[in-house]
Amino acid sequence: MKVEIEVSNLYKTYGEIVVFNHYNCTFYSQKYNCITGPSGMGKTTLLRMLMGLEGYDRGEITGIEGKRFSCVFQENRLLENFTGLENINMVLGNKREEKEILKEFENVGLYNSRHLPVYTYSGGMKRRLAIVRAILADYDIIVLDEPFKELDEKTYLKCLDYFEEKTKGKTVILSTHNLYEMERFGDHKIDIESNIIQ
Ligand SMILES: Nc1ncnc2c1ncn2[C@@H]1O[C@H](COP(=O)(O)OP(=O)(O)OP(=O)(O)O)[C@@H](O)[C@H]1O
Repeated sequence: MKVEIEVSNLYKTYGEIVVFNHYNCTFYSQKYNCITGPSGMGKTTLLRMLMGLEGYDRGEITGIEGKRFSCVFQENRLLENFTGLENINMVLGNKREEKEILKEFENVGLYNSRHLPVYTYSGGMKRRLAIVRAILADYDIIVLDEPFKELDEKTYLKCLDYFEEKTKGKTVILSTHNLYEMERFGDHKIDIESNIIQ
């Protein structure tokens, strides 16, 4: 497997809290890299550091320079007063054809809601919109922080199929607590607890 990102000897604190202490891990190219571990251990912090959104105290992260990241954040980060379609168009500009975008809305069951403002969407609809937005963007690495929570069983399984179809062969970094997702998208599994040397 080809290495995409290497995290070495990472030390990260928030005030008195030591989140990472000499932490090491590797992310592989064109694979599903699945991050797991108990709540509050630092999964989101690690993802944010990989994307350059968060600094760290010491250590090194190589392989992120000049890469384009696309992301599904835990909190969706959608513009609530704009429609689903507008949310996508604002991020993509004119890079994708309308037909292609509408196909994606159909794929995730949002076609009939495409002209409704996002504040009228349910939690699960917002998640699906955030996933579509991330998938349609141009990226080298796609990062997803627990993207499938809040979905009902049927929608969940449909979304997993859709996600797999769209991301197979790409470099994917997925944070999840879900055992099924870990198995299905765990070409490489990273247990955030296992490599912390106190
Ligand atoms: N901006 C911040 N300021 C202070 N402390 C923070 C900040 N962000 C995260 N932390 C702390 O860092 C630790 C790791 O948080 P993080 O959100 O990365 O965990 P997580 O593994 O993603 O949790 P979850 O699975 O619940 O999303 C926690 O103790 C958290 O309180």
